[in-house]
Amino acid sequence: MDWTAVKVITSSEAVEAVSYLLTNAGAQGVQIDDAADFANLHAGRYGKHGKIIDPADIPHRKQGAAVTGYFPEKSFLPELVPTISAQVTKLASYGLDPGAAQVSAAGVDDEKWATVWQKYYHPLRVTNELTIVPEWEDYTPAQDSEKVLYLDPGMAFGTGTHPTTRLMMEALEKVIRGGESLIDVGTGSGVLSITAKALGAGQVTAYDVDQVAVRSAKKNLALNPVAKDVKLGVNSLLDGIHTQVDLIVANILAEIIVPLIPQAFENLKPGGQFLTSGIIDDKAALVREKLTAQGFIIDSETKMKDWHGIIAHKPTAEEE
Ligand SMILES: C[S@@+](CC[C@H](N)C(=O)[O-])C[C@H]1O[C@@H](n2cnc3c(N)ncnc32)[C@H](O)[C@@H]1O
Repeated sequence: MDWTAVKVITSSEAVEAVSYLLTNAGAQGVQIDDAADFANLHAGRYGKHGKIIDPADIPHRKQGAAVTGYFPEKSFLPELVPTISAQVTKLASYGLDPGAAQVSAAGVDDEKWATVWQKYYHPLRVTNELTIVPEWEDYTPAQDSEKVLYLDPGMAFGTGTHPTTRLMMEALEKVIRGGESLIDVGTGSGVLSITAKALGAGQVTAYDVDQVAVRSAKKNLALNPVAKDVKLGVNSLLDGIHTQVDLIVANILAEIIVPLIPQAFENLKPGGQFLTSGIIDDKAALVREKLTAQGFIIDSETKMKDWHGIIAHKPTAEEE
């Protein structure tokens, strides 16, 4: 999996708040490098196990703090950096010194990282009914009603841990009654297509613009017998697709959802529902506005951490 480190240069007093902001945005781990921690260390004492090293010999920050959040995906970075930057600057209005408030992102270029995350990826009960289990784990469902999805996300987005994925899994659980036709746009690891099939959807078609994601989805579909008839292809949004389905699900950046809205409207049956996420706080109003302008009726909106999930439907003949 491609990890990204988002580093915030801030003040010592804002370390806790910045860690919270990063975690809220979806960071799976946070590293703190704070000059104040070194100020509390003293050299020259002898303990039972020998001399304590002189803190001056340890490379460390001389002032302020750096807080780094580790994100297991790149898909949302174009929105994360400006959002986190604005949130850190805003700490001043809560009486906290944001310090330099510089935010930067860089890929984690360490081979060990490619697999080390697997150690921390364990079965995850996403909803009462749905549990994601890493392919390499043995797992016994706690209840008969529990549906188990096996995943090896590989290089694709979609371990089920990100709030946007969870919002869409919950939305699918809410709308699927059985037998619905569905298109999954931006399938990533295939997690939402597998979820839909496990919940009883009928024909499911999954697309992603990224070849690597499509390969990863193919592998995951094969791990889940219930999803063996999902059709999979490389495609950008719904370009060139002209069909009529009951449900369309898409967890992508808000900027990418906007051009998808008219395509989703065209490809849904009257009364069909569009389930969408990947919408960070600042972009929720824009997506709602575009949906309504297109003619969609918004059924519900849910929020997890900084992220929104929306369910909207195309009007039926009676509603038009
Ligand atoms: C945030 S991930 C979502 C993965 C998975 N559906 C989930 O919910 O966890 C977004 C996915 O959309 C894909 N994507 C981005 N732009 C796209 C486009 N124009 N058409 C289709 N897929 C796209 C990315 O490659 C990525 O796999």
